[in-house]
Amino acid sequence: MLMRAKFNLVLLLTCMLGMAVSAWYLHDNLKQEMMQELHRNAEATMEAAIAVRRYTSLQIKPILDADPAFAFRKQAVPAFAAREVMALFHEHYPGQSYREAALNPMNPKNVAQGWEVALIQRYQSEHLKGAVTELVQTPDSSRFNLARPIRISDKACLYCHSSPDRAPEALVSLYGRKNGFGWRMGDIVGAQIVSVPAQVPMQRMDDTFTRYLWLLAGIYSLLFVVLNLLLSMLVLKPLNRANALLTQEAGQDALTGAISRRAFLRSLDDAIAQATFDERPLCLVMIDLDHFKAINDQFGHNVGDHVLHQLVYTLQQMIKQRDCLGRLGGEEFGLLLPETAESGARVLAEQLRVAVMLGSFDPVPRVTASFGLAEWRYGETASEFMHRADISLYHAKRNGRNCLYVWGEDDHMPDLTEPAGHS
Ligand SMILES: Nc1nc2c(ncn2[C@@H]2O[C@H](COP(=O)(O)OP(=O)(O)OP(=O)(O)O)[C@@H](O)[C@H]2O)c(=O)[nH]1
Repeated sequence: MLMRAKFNLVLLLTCMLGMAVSAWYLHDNLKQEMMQELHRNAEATMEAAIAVRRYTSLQIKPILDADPAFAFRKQAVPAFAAREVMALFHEHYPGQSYREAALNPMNPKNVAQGWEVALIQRYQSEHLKGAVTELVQTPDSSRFNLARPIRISDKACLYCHSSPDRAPEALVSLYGRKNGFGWRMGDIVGAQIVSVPAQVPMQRMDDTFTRYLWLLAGIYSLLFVVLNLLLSMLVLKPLNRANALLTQEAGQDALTGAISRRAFLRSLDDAIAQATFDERPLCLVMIDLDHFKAINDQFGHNVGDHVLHQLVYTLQQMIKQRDCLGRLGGEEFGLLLPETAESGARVLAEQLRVAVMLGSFDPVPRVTASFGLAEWRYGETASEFMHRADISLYHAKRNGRNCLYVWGEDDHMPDLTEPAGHS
């Protein structure tokens, strides 16, 4: 039992550690995959916006610029074109957005808000060149943002953004003279920002993670059960059998700790030889639990075993070292009392009976035993002696159990014509 408990404790700790490491590894991988997926989505949107920008600047703007009739058209501004096209595109992908946020834009729609301002200022102060990504989680929503700096690298930009005096009249009359000027080559004036919703991928990740955790828990539980079965079948049962065999060989009953029937019969022969030699008295008490079958039936075999073990413990507390208690079979025990005459054995047997009756055999509320006593008669064989003690026990049972019967108490006892043999 102790071995199984230790094994299970180590197994449980190993399983828990295995679960924790697997869960951490899995969560980390799933999160990385989700971030990569979000990044790919955002990047595709960003590339689409850049493509629109380039198309406008390379193919639309030159046509319009060549025709004075068109003067300034906002539709030919790459940033405007990108924003408008992406707005149409995002009608089919609600929640996604593309913005060209600037600290000092001409078009008020492009004014940077809240965290966009902080981002652009970071670009400016840290001179960041590449893309910046972040997963923003609030109680209401989760978003993945991809941003790239807008740096003035084309002199053509300054045509509109250096000063109101140089800018096309149509542009100034559309947006006014106040905002969107003073830009210089190399300035970071804003950021292109793609924002994609992350709730769905995150929910998907959580679902997958939960499913995998259940699967892992199932696998570990199965492992737990299978290893326990294997432990029982391949280790504990053979070990217990070997133990029982060893203790039996050693002359001890494995369950109760009393000596075995074979060893008891050997002791009986020795005791008779000694009593013959010494001409000293010798008594034998047969002890049998009352209604033990009912205890097994009501409380189960394990409790029955416990009662047997407890009975032997109770008896052994009260007998002398030279006395010999043996389990003769089932719930029947023999107690050999060397150098003890009937009068002394009677007192001891009665004390043992009361001790059993008052003893604690939890969870069984009350346990009693019947006692049969016989004193050895000079010249009597072991089997004749045992047979008389057995008959005394039989009378104790017949007299209502939980009592002691001493050989010879009853005048109507049967004659001992055929003593039972023993090996
Ligand atoms: N738990 C347990 N039960 C055992 C063991 N050996 C024998 N038994 C049981 O002991 C019971 C003995 O039943 P019976 O011979 O009818 O005796 P009883 O019920 O005590 O009745 P009386 O002796 O007449 O009072 C049987 O049910 C056996 O299965 C054992 O090692 N452990």
